Amino acid sequence: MTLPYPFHFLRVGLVDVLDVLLVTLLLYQVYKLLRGSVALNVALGLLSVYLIYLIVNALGLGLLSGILDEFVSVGVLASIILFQQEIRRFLLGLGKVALEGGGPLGWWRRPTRPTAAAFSVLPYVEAAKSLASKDTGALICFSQVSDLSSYAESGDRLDAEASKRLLLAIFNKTSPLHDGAVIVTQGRLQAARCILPVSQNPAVPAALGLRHRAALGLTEATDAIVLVVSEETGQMSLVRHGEILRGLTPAELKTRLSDWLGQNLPAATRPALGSQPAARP
Ligand SMILES: Nc1ncnc2c1ncn2[C@@H]1O[C@H](COP(=O)(O)OP(=O)(O)OP(=O)(O)O)[C@@H](O)[C@H]1O
Repeated sequence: MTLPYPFHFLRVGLVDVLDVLLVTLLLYQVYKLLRGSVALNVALGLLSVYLIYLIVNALGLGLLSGILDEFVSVGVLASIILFQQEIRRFLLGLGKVALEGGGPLGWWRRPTRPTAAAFSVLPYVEAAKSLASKDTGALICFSQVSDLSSYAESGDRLDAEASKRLLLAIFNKTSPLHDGAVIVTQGRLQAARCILPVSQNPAVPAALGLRHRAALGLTEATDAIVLVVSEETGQMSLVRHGEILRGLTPAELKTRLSDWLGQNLPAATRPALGSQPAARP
């Protein structure tokens, strides 16, 4: 079916309009995934090469076209290797849509079931407040839908009930467990001393060291929420989706953490992940 007003020589059909809309949507989602990372520059580089290839092809420049053809044909494989993390996040988002209506394509559906267990954030907030007042660093990761067990396995298994005292004991500078991250699953301390992937995002301020980069890195690869206490400044921060909210007060920390874990709203009205903007690093 075609529209009544064709654009000169172009016959534009409803299917074409739908096609363009879907491609625009796809490109926007890809942009959202890559925004703020080196991968965006790489993607733009690849896109430029592809556009040049199309132009060269149209002009019939045989030799150059042949060279670029070789480049483009290995481009798909190269992209999969280069964009491993982003593809992972994209598929994770699609999986969330299928499971609960959340994720990057899930704005048309509300989550129908809660993903986070209803546990109290108080021990974490109280411990963070106390650690911050003593300039003691901490890194606490709350798992959501993504499976963090591979990261938990890099540390020491705990499977303990969360309490302020236990968290203070773990992150005490003299504790053999203080180095690395604690992973929390369903409100229980699953493991301590865990090693997280470090963010390679060039936009991360140089003032942020490895602890904060590790928090950003984990949230770039998964949907985990990470609480960071800076040893250097005593600042408390929350991180998710590769974005960080720094310098939170205990009250702000409690509200944000509860919100992000989906605990402040009834299950049927909980926001989908990503619906609340967080500051860029
Ligand atoms: N990849 C990682 N995974 C888990 N924890 C890490 C990782 N890298 C660093 N850390 C933790 O961060 C600590 C080092 O923090 P560093 O001082 O470099 O970071 P920072 O972001 O400047 O934090 P702070 O503001 O607390 O000083 C390490 O002792 C370790 O406990």
